[in-house]
Amino acid sequence: MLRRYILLNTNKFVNCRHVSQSMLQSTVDEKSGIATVTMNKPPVNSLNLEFLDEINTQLNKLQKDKIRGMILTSGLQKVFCAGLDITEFYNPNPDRLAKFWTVLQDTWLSLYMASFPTVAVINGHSPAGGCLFAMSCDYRVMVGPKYTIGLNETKLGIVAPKWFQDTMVAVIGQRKAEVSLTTGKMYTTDEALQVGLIDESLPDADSALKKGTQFLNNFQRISPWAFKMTKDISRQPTVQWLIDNKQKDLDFVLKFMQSPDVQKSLGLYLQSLKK
Ligand SMILES: CCCCC/C=C\C/C=C\CC/C=C/CC(=O)SCCNC(=O)CCNC(=O)[C@H](O)C(C)(C)COP(=O)(O)OP(=O)(O)OC[C@H]1O[C@@H](n2cnc3c(N)ncnc32)[C@H](O)[C@@H]1OP(=O)(O)O
Repeated sequence: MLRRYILLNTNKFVNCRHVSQSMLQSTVDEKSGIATVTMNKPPVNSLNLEFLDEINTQLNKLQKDKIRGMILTSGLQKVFCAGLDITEFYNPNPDRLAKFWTVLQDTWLSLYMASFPTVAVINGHSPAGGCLFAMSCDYRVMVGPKYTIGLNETKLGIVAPKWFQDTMVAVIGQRKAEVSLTTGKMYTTDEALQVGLIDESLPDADSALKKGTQFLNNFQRISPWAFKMTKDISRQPTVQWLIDNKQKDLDFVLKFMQSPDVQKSLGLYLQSLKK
């Protein structure tokens, strides 16, 4: 059941409905219909099976609730999202890995094709799957200058799946994405702005949230139907491959992730992170 709360959010009191509270906090401003979804899974918002499932469930719920827009952000100090939880890949249980990857596919489809406008307020580092989530929103506002964002998979000795790559191509174009992906480039906020990976850079989280809200306010006079149809037409070429190849993509990941060479690279990378 929905309850009314006064919520302290970025030093401001706002009237909102409190929708859920766990690893994910979701609040909806009653006046604007804008939801703020805050990832809060310390230490780094890594995306494991349970967290992804919660995010996907929440996205579907917001869609049913017919919200007018969503800000996706982080409740952690310096990390937006560290990407997929690498421990899901290391010495994996094949059944769990299959569930994990399927939920990831579904969550990406829900976010990328959300019927409402979405903004990522990137208030911390955003590597790999974190960058994928940010790129899947309709607009990106990043807090600068000290955080980084990018698809760094090659640096882990793994390969960004086709749909990760296609999402980047859709944002920054083929040539820049190719260089970015092959080098596993992590961009500083300024570099990300220059290459078009983010839309705006702000010095602090409060002003970034304000900018995000301003962007969403653009849609107050636009019919939700016209917005959704336009977004569908624009994004359909990027999602179609995964829609047509979900099983093939999953089979590939199961095989790829269980190969000794990939396991060795992942083990070394995990060790380096622990250090
Ligand atoms: C031929 C055709 C091929 C087609 C290919 C098809 C399929 C390929 C198959 C699969 C592709 C798989 C794609 C994966 C995408 C990903 O998202 S992989 C994840 C990549 N993420 C990273 O590399 C981020 C690593 N983390 C960091 O850089 C930093 O942690 C940070 C985010 C910058 C934060 O730094 P900070 O100093 O604040 O924190 P710590 O580094 O001290 O970390 C704290 C704690 O958290 C653990 N940790 C960090 N990141 C992760 C993670 N992603 N997963 C799990 N755990 C993580 C870290 O180890 C620390 O742990 P502790 O020491 O035990 O406290």
